[in-house]
Amino acid sequence: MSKLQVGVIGASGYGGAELVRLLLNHPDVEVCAISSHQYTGQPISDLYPGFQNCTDLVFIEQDQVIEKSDLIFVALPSGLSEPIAKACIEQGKKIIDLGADFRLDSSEEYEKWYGKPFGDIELHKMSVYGQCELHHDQIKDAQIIGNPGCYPTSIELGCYPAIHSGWVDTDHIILDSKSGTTGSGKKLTENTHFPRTNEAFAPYKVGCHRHTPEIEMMLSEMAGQPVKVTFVPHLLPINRGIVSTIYLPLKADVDLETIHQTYKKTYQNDPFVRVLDLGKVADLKFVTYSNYCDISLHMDTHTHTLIVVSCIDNMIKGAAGQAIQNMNIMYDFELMSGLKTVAPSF
Ligand SMILES: NC(=O)C1=CN([C@@H]2O[C@H](COP(=O)(O)OP(=O)(O)OC[C@H]3O[C@@H](n4cnc5c(N)ncnc54)[C@H](OP(=O)(O)O)[C@@H]3O)[C@@H](O)[C@H]2O)C=CC1
Ligand SMILES: CC(=O)N[C@@H](CCC(=O)OP(=O)(O)O)C(=O)O
Repeated sequence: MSKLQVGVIGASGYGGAELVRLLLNHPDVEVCAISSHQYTGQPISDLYPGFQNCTDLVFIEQDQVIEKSDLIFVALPSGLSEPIAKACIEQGKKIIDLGADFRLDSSEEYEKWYGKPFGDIELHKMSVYGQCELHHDQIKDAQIIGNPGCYPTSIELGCYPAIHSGWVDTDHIILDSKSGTTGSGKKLTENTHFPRTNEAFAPYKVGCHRHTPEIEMMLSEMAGQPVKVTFVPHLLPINRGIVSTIYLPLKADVDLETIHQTYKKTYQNDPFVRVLDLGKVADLKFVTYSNYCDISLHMDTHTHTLIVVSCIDNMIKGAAGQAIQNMNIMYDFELMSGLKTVAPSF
């Protein structure tokens, strides 16, 4: 059987290069074309020498990537994907966008956080929020996927069983997340230079990060009513990974054992979500370089608050890996194809 021809637009960036790295090991696809903004004409192995002897792919123009591919992954800064999606749909191709352009349902919310409204409402009506574990059925038939953000992925998976069960006082949810520096992409910034981030640790965009509306959209869907959250991200002086510590005040008289059983049951058919045994604490170490999300559950009996720790690799489950998982669902490939890596233990 011929392999699915896939292209990556923005393959010179961290998310795009991570996609190429993982897709080269996927048994059902061939990476046929990649693009970059500044490196057109150069081999990807010039920019990232790890690709030497692994692929001869050369960056070409993004329009050519669309022409050559059946499925196009887009890994560009937010705000650039609508015209690409339009071209893909007109040419009968599917698209998975790693940026934020197709994540939100509401044009007003998108404008509030990203500075402009939706340009083509019809494209947004066609798109599906690609949270693989929670939107599996919609993803199967989608032509446009808005791949979730990295922080929202860890938070939504950590919250779903408790909120969906109706146990949580959804007026007082606190989300405390920490991310490695690859989360900010490869472009140099004042705050992500090595001497600035190394041996440092601080929150940023306190209470005003653009992932807030995405998280609220999904938590509202889970609760069946509008949910607002307090979300504070922090920058960790490491390359990869997100730890989200989630504080869910409980309104119901439910014990930790029951909550744990519900989490286990909810994710029993989702191999990438691992609900740890009670007493264990989720740790970045055991998810980095993998597509797993590890979740541990804890009860603060003093305040009757469920504390959920949810860990992912931001580049994989939070970006490229989830995008591939979306592709696997859309094309009925084996769910774990291309994503079977185990996290290194040391
Ligand atoms: N890093 C992460 O952990 C995550 C990232 N994402 C999202 O994925 C997308 C890509 O992020 P990431 O890979 O980190 O970003 P990078 O900054 O590492 O890469 C950005 C890519 O976009 C290209 N690009 C930049 N500006 C333009 C432009 N004006 N026109 C065309 N191409 C352009 C760059 O090309 P060139 O190199 O040639 O300049 C590069 O290929 C973003 O939307 C991001 O929000 C989502 C989840 C997690
Ligand atoms: C550590 C870090 O800087 N993380 C990024 C979020 C990661 C990301 O790429 O989010 P989007 O896909 O929504 O842009 C940030 O806070 O802007």
